[in-house]
Amino acid sequence: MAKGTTTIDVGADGVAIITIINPPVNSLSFDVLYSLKESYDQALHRDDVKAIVVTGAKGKFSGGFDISAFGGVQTGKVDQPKPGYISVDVLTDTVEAARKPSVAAIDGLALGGGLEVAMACHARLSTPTAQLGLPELQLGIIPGFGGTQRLPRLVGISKALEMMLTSKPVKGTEAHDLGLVDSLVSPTELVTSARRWALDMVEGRRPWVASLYKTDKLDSFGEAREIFKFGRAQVRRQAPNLQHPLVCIDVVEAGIISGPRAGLWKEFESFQELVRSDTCKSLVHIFFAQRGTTKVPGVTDLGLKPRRVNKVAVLGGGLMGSGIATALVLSNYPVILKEINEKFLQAGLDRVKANLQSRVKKGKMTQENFEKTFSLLKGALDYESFRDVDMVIEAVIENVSLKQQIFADLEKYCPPHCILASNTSTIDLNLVGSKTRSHDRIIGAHFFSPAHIMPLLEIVRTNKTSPQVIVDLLDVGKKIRKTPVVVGNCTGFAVNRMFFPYTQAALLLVEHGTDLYLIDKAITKFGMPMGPFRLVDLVGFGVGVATAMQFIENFPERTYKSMVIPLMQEDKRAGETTRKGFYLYDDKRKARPDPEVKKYIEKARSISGITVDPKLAKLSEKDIVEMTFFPVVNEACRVFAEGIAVKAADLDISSVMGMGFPPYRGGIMFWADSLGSKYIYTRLEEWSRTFGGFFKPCAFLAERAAAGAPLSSPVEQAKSRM
Ligand SMILES: C[C@H](O)CC(=O)SCCNC(=O)CCNC(=O)[C@H](O)C(C)(C)COP(=O)(O)OP(=O)(O)OC[C@H]1O[C@@H](n2cnc3c(N)ncnc32)[C@H](O)[C@@H]1OP(=O)(O)O
Repeated sequence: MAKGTTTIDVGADGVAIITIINPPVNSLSFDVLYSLKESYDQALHRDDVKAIVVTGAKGKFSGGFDISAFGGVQTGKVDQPKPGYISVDVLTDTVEAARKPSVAAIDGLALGGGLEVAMACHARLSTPTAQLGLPELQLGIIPGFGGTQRLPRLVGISKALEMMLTSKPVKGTEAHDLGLVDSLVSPTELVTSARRWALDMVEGRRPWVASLYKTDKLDSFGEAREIFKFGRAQVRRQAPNLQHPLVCIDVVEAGIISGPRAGLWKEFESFQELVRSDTCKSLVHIFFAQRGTTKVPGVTDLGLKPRRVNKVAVLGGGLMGSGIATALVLSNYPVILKEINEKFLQAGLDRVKANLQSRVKKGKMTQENFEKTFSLLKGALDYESFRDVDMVIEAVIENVSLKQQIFADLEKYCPPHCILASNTSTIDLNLVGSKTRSHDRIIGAHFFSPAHIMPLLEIVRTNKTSPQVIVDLLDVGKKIRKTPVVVGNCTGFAVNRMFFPYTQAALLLVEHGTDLYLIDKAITKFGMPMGPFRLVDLVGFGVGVATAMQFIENFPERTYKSMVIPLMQEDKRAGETTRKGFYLYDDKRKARPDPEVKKYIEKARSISGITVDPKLAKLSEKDIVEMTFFPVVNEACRVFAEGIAVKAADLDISSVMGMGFPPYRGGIMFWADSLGSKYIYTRLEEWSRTFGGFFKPCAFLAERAAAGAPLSSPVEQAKSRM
């Protein structure tokens, strides 16, 4: 069956309307592209057609090339058209070179290949709110249908590079200012205006522009060279592990130097190479994995509709509570923030205010919008105003009896439909709700700090949480622009369980002789935003130790007990807040290594009776990465095998969004599979013989390695903990 099509409808005015139809976003599958060519051939041959308007069905121009076809292209399972067919034969030599003018009528979105089709037209009309962009780089590729050549000629090299390198779309209004769009029109007027515009072109009343040959927006060679130099330097600094942004600049440059047709061919060749790269495979995996987190078997396939959440209460105005309240008001939820006394309440309200004001300072929010948003927040010291809330998120300190009391109170004051959520990161939710009879509406809403910025939301369900409540929270998660991952109830859930061995491995290496700053360097070179020691400093030793206690209690057989941090704490080192941790910090929070740290490491070694292992003192960067991350893979396997995560891809998203694992490596499980279960198992087994249980591969990993099977293939009959 064809995947999408185009239709052609010729009006009495002689304008052919070609409509792209491929729900949900009118992506350009090969079927759509072949159909587009057929519709064009028809329009160009018919005598009753004077001009053409291209548009997309149901208010969306096109979301670009069909990303689900990448897999087929990569494996060679899909027959690709002949080289350059789409960008040269169809878009350049058929659409742009036609003797009949084309106008793109853009509503909703024109992204990637969608915008490239529009740019091959002779004019573009857009609604003010449509999103236009070339976000291909976020998928590890470059635009492949002429975008690298036409966009610089329409908006200038600098802006074009910015749009491509950041993958950020612009709104119709900005596109108009940039010259990417010729006129702004309301959605209801769009096609009528585009018809008129096309006929005006036929009559010579409007210019008829082939973007590929436009030169008025191009800078001089000298200026262009400077822009490319600056762009390359920026890319090398910001994304040193990535090749495709540099390829993008090379391809744009080739078009400027050798002409746009040569540029089109270079674009084609580079695209073909990049689409088969590991980076592209990983990023496409992340694209679908991110969208897959909201598809939870046995929950989202029951036909349940999310209930409306009109009002939310947040308990606790500390760092987490105020961040959560900020995220909610930013998405227009009226919020009650409850605290135990005036002083704490005021501090909580002030924190939300400061979070919002920082957006105003950064130009992300107008003063007027700030006033409106902040007015959605009300403070409370008791539960009286909780009588009509639809959801409560508790974010008080991690104290079991306190939480039990709070949930018992909530049950008394909140309406019976109200969702009772806890932001706990460690405590068993069954315990939290043990003094209530409302187990079906108790759920975890685990945010990451700062909650209004970090994109991940762990939704924790117990075996009693009702699917309806999960569906409701998934919907709120979407509305507050979080990526929700539904996980089962256990100590540390998915993210913290994976995080724990990460820092533990680093401490083990250091105590056995590896240089700590070398570890941080190797890990950041691998692509993490910071190394484990810099991270522990940032989080603070207090939090680190408290989390460690939870793990020691729950998973003693695989906890590495290091004395380094407790010894440092004795000397009032607590991380960045005390300006002294594993690094020293200046006024601007810049970190520099501290030679004194050696003394704590040596003392820890002598207490634990550890001698320096000469091999570990000279570890390669590759070994550092593997010894730090294979224990993380091991824990991720346990989380998966226990049914805490439903899909391996959910752990990929959790690692990318919760831990900062580089998305271009596809997430923890995807990366592990790229190395092979057998290899990981063998290495862990070898290390566990020398360094003990911390490295011991779990049964799931052993089974997969023995079978030569990928870690991410579904778990049969998982012992579900949900
Ligand atoms: C040769 C060319 O240069 C190469 C290209 O064009 S590469 C493609 C470039 N285009 C893109 O990168 C755009 C990717 N898409 C997006 O950013 C967003 O999906 C969007 C802004 C279009 C819509 O966002 P939103 O409304 O939040 O919906 P979202 O959940 O993301 O997508 C809706 C559905 O459309 C699918 N989808 C979106 N864009 C798609 C695409 N280009 N191809 C295939 N499927 C796509 C999603 O997978 C999702 O499917 P699901 O419902 O089964 O999970």
